[in-house]
Amino acid sequence: MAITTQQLIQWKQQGRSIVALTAWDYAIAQLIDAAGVDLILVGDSMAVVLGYETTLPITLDEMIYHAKSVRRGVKRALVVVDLPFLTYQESLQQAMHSAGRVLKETGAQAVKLEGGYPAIAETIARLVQAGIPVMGHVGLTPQSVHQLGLRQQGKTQEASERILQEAIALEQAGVFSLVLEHIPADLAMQITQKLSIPTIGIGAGTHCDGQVLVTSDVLGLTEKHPPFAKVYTNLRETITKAVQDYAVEVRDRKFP
Ligand SMILES: Nc1nc(=O)c2c([nH]1)NC[C@@H]1CN(c3ccc(C(=O)N[C@@H](CCC(=O)O)C(=O)O)cc3)CN21
Ligand SMILES: CC(C)C(=O)C(=O)O
Ligand SMILES: [Mg+2]
Repeated sequence: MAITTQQLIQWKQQGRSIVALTAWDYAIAQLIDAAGVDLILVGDSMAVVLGYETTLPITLDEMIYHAKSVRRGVKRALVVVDLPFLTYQESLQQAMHSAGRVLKETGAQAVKLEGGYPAIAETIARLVQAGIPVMGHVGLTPQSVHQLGLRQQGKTQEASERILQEAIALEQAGVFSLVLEHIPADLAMQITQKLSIPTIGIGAGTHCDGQVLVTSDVLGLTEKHPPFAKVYTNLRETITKAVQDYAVEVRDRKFP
């Protein structure tokens, strides 16, 4: 049975933790869905597997192309797609057009937008009213890397209060879930207790209603040491070894 946004909200009430990972193509999506992940995010962090330094260059067309391939691999998980940088901030019309394209063209069930400031909360409220399920994202918002850097957010009393207020505004705008990225664990706990919708943490401690990680980090595919992930397996080593073995056998005429 396919997972719904309502189900994730119920799981929070039941204290069942939500398991989320990112995906960027059919093969990865098919594997992680079959392995039992609850929510699959087609994250703009796929920039890393495409060789970019930041998430900023990713386009809406690229997100849609990858999301279509992810969607074909998923039977059970809820599929959420990041709206990339400057495909929703310009105006409500732009956000509606971008989110509408994602839902119509990819078959994904929801979109995610970064930020909790008043204009974004207003945009999200209108998307939700139009029937588009929206996930929020506060704390470190990597699309603002040139303003924020990649540092932990919410470290002062004032910053922490602002993030809490953003989270409340997003819940009121109608998000079905909220990503908390790179904020202190006690702030994440406070937000999680305050909201009725599930919080999904990344670098935000253990008190969230679920966790999300970048799949290439978890699998040990990312070149740089990943910021928040536990590296559960080292696919870089596995792939290097397999390719070297293959090369030796071809050169020694042992294969085929
Ligand atoms: N592969 C991957 N994994 C991620 O988790 C991820 C991405 N890519 N791309 C988008 C953002 C960027 N992320 C990052 C990347 C680095 C730090 C980091 O190293 N932070 C340091 C400070 C670095 C600095 O100030 O320059 C820290 O100690 O907080 C944090 C989040 C998280 N997201
Ligand atoms: C890390 C998650 C929350 C994300 O936004 C992404 O992968 O792009
Ligand atoms: Mg993202």
